[in-house]
Amino acid sequence: MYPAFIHTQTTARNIDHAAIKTYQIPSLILMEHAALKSAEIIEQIANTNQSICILCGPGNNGADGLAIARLLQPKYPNLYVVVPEIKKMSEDEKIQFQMIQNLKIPFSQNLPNVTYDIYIDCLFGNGLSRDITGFYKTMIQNVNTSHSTIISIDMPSGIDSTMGNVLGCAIHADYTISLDCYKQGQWLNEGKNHCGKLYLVDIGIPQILHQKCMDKIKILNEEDIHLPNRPLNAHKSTFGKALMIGGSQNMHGAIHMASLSAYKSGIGTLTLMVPECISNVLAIKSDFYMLLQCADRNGIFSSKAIDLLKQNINNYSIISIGNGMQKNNITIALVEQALKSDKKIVLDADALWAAQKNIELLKRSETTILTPHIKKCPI
Ligand SMILES: NC(=O)C1=CN([C@@H]2O[C@H](COP(=O)(O)OP(=O)(O)OC[C@H]3O[C@@H](n4cnc5c(N)ncnc54)[C@H](O)[C@@H]3O)[C@@H](O)[C@H]2O)[C@@H](O)CC1
Ligand SMILES: [K+]
Repeated sequence: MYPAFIHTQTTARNIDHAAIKTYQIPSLILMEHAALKSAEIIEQIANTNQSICILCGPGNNGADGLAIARLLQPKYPNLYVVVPEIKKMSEDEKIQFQMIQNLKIPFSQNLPNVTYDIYIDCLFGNGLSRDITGFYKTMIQNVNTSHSTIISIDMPSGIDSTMGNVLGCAIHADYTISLDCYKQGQWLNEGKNHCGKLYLVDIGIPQILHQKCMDKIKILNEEDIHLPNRPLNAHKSTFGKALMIGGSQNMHGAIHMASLSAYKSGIGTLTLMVPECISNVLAIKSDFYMLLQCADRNGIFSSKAIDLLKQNINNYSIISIGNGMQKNNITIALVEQALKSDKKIVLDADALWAAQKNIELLKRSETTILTPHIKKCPI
């Protein structure tokens, strides 16, 4: 399977440049791969009797659009190209534009009055650098209100490819075909809402360029997950002992749901350390975990939790902490204790808040997994 990396705007651009400069793969070859792969996907989405309008901006995203038009033309008789800025084109786009003219593919600088069944959005890709205004803004607004199918190439135009913010206005795509790698902005903030169904295509950039990047994020696929074999003569202690610390009055759901993940992943034994005030409700909810109850105070762990953890911690091989705990001094003390231990640790929810009180403790030799969502741990 093609390895799926997520990069920021700068890293994705540097990778493109390195492919061209260091590996001497001509930009037009990468573009042809991009266009061929994109055309293949478009052909799965669009019937040949549907009308297609391809919107081409002033950079290489626009050049992709022109190459796609050239490849689709033989199959789609009702194909039209819009190139708003004929005098301001990247070098590659000029070459692609010449071919469009040679093939007599119809084009204009303005959006035609008729509505097309499909719009291919190649206005801006990874090179968007400021708010969209003027005629590009009007064009995007018209296409968004057309009720037609919109397919964006690389990025929905108007979405910042690093943070996913809308710059001025943005295409609301039904499909986005990401070239070479995913862009971080497809996954964050408004970006996620604007991409529609996301595809990733290989355009022939050497994989080593992704692997060498320091700031890469990789989406795991089945080949990356190495689950150990479960021998037939195994018993519950073969598969690790987990302790999950969390919960508070009216907040028993989070730790219960987290326990389902541990159970599904195949943990040998599972114990939930919770304040007494929620232990009855948890005991009724599940048969697959044991409970280590701790005296509570005002609905949260009392200070006795610190000694309780000290006495019990060595019975476990992995500890998760944080679900539904709330932000208080006991949470900070328990997180510190867990991080100072030699156990594998998963920090979630309020434990992430507690961990940043003493960030040095995160420098540990054992595995530490942080599971933030964007509001708990903004980038
Ligand atoms: N060799 C390469 O580098 C490849 C690039 N590819 C395509 O090229 C794209 C990146 O190309 P570019 O770097 O030329 O970037 P874009 O094509 O995304 O746009 C850059 C151009 O848009 C202008 N611009 C930026 N923001 C604007 C705004 N708000 N309003 C008006 N004009 C604005 C810039 O001045 C520049 O002229 C990728 O997204 C991808 O589609 C692919 O063809 C694959 C190969
Ligand atoms: K685009």
